Amino acid sequence: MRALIFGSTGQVARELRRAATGLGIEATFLDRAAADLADPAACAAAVRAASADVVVNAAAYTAVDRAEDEPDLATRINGETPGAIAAACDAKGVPFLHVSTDYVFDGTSGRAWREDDPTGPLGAYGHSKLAGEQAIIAACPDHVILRTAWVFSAHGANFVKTMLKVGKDRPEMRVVGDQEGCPTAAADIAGALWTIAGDWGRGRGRAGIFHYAGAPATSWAGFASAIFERTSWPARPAVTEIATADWPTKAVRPANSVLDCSAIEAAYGIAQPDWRLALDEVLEELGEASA
Ligand SMILES: NC(=O)C1=CN([C@@H]2O[C@H](COP(=O)(O)OP(=O)(O)OC[C@H]3O[C@@H](n4cnc5c(N)ncnc54)[C@H](OP(=O)(O)O)[C@@H]3O)[C@@H](O)[C@H]2O)C=CC1
Ligand SMILES: Cc1cn([C@H]2C[C@H](O)[C@@H](COP(=O)(O)OP(=O)(O)O[C@H]3O[C@@H](C)C(=O)[C@@H](O)[C@H]3O)O2)c(=O)[nH]c1=O
Ligand SMILES: [Mg+2]
Repeated sequence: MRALIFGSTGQVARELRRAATGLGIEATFLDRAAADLADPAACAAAVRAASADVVVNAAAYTAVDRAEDEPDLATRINGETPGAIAAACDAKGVPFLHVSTDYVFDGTSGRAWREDDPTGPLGAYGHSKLAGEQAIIAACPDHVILRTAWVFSAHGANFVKTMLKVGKDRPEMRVVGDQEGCPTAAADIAGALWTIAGDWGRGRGRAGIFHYAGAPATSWAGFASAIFERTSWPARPAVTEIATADWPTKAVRPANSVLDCSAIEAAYGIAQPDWRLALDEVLEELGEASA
């Protein structure tokens, strides 16, 4: 199978690359220099120029707070360009796999979010990602939109790496305990994407939005505690749960962004991964794991 991937340096793109070789996938990764997502026409042209059996978009504007200051750029990258890529895929008859976010929801549900629940993003990043979903659905029927959440890996910027960096010499970490969600390893997302791509290659693709995120659900404070308790540090910081109001941020984040992941299991046989197992591996890779 030949795959064209938008993204090269990001968390998910790196894990897609790491897994591709073992699966016998011939994958071409486009970094920012090869395809700038701020340029929809250039990205569509990259699809037209390629010979691929599947196109995957693993790049995005992911700076949640900064997006509040540059919503137009975020919307071009996350909203407009995915639609242009999808239209180019449709013209070639190639399926398009895209990654979206739990931040398309407003966080007010009393249960885990299902794919067809009403969206209601609270910030510019979530708005831009929702625009991307809508543009893809309009342009290319052969699409899969994988909504995931709270992504971590040994590379790039993520909550795990922030906690390790900031928590190293502190006796106490204050972390919000009233935002609930699903940490997800980039490696698990890559595995799910390659499984989905393989099914499309065998004519067994199922189009639609699918939720895919780690279990069990937790809060950012719970996630932080799990990170620190796995380190080999002689002195680990105590995690103090605080309220969202006590950690002011530019963008508002959903209080409940827990994703119901049963549809992807029914359609593709992809089970929800346990993020704690992946966290062990990431800490091992970072040289921070306890023996
Ligand atoms: N990170 C998270 O917690 C979550 C992410 N997602 C979604 O998952 C997907 C993958 O995210 P993740 O792997 O974490 O991404 P990262 O934040 O790790 O990396 C973002 C990637 O996008 C690239 N990028 C940003 N702007 C452009 C541009 N204008 N042109 C080309 N490339 C660009 C970056 O390239 P460069 O290195 O050049 O800046 C980088 O490779 C995204 O769709 C994201 O919205 C969903 C839920 C949670
Ligand atoms: C560093 C830190 C953050 N926090 C809070 C702030 C915020 O509410 C929460 C998480 O902060 P972060 O900025 O790391 O996470 P954030 O950038 O909001 O992460 C999001 O990124 C985008 C791309 C997504 O799609 C989402 O799924 C989600 O992963 O933790 C603390 O309470 N204490 C701390 O020391
Ligand atoms: Mg962030």
